[in-house]
Amino acid sequence: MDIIRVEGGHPIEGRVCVSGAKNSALKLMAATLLAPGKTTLTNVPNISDVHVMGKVLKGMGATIEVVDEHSLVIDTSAVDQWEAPYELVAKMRASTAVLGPLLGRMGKAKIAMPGGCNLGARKIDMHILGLEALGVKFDTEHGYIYADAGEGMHGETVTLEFASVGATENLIMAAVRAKGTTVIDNAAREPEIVDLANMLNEMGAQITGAGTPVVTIEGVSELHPVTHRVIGDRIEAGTFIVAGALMAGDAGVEVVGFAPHHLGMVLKKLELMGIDFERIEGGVRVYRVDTIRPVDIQTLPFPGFPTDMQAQVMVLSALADGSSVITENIFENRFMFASELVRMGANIRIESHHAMIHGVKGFSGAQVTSPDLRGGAALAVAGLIADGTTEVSAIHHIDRGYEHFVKKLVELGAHVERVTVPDPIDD
Ligand SMILES: CC(=O)N[C@H]1[C@@H](OP(=O)(O)OP(=O)(O)OC[C@H]2O[C@@H](n3ccc(=O)[nH]c3=O)[C@H](O)[C@@H]2O)O[C@H](CO)[C@@H](O)[C@@H]1O
Ligand SMILES: C=C(OP(=O)(O)O)C(=O)O
Repeated sequence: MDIIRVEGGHPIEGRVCVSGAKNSALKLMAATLLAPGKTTLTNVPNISDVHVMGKVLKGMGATIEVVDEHSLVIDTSAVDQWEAPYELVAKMRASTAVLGPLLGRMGKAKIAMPGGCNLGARKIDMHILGLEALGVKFDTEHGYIYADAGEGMHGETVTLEFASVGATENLIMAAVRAKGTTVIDNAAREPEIVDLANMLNEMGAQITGAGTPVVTIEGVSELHPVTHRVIGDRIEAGTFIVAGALMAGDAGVEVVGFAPHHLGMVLKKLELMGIDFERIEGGVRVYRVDTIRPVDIQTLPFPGFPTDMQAQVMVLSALADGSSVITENIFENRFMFASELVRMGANIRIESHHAMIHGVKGFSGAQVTSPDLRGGAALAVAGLIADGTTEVSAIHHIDRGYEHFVKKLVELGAHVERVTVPDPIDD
């Protein structure tokens, strides 16, 4: 098995360019189903989740040409299947993003029910309720959801109970091919939704209001393929900014390739914590912090503090000069990371969806396990400042969403390596 080994205490310096956003690229790949022909996506991150989405699309009859490491030509001309099988949905929940596009393209879909994951139950009832309002009939049998749009979908006003990112995306991707006008009220406002709407509009869709709580979609009869660049990954950027705040040398660390306004609330909270950074072309330069001020944080839909940055910022809170509370409002089980950080010396008590964090003077390197994608990356970042060596296992979680994570850290001067070690349970 592969682990990431981090030798703590070495300053990092220089510039890191983040990759395209996982949470955008996966949805854009699904959306290519709506435009028969060859869509080119650039700035696609080379991560395992993108490979899984590629397999989902190929299973439907698409072909994918890898032009270079970050550019894919996805040809959906010959798509004639409408199933997302269990093996792939179980590997990657974002596979459910093909539901809306399949309904738009084929009028039907068969999707393995995603079930829960290590973050929580992650239901898709809001996706289903919204699509039912557009006229889609649903059935579930043998662990699969069958969706049928019959003679076609019709526009409707859909009010989401919660500003769900996935439900907003599936509804937009179905509604672009519905007859008439769909209005999504209480829509998610994440930058990835805007990226998706931008690409669909380039394809000929008529979507207005993306990035606001009310998105209006006028259905169109066809969409055409385009070339589109995926936005930079704000969460990868945030992860490296935290690393810089902990370990930057005198010249700071430049994190570029993303739009700082996509990380507005994170930067605001970091500022309150005493982290010093400045805007530079295409990103920020962050400096090492001497004393971290304790600041309470709660995760919320955009423009609130993103759940995907909760673990990384908890690393800072755990070293703050005082106590703070982090409240997780999106996923009921996203604190597993905290118990691993405790193994490195952090003082964190979890009560329901609150983490009570009492700052400690430092971490001590330890063997820890990635509980999930962001938690795994955060443990490696904690290892940068820890005393001694930290070994992070279960790094397949990190591979899902961070391209060349170790290489990027090494290029900044960190003492980090990816090594293959014998699996301790094998003789
Ligand atoms: C609002 C929010 O922060 N969404 C995050 C969520 O998106 P993702 O699209 O995965 O999740 P949603 O935004 O849909 O879900 C947010 C919450 O609503 C619940 N829910 C959702 C849909 C539904 O039909 N029924 C239901 O109960 C989920 O279980 C979860 O507790 O995870 C992604 C990966 O970490 C993040 O990039 C997104 O920023
Ligand atoms: C948990 C994440 O992704 P996913 O929704 O694919 O599980 C994430 O991006 O942090």
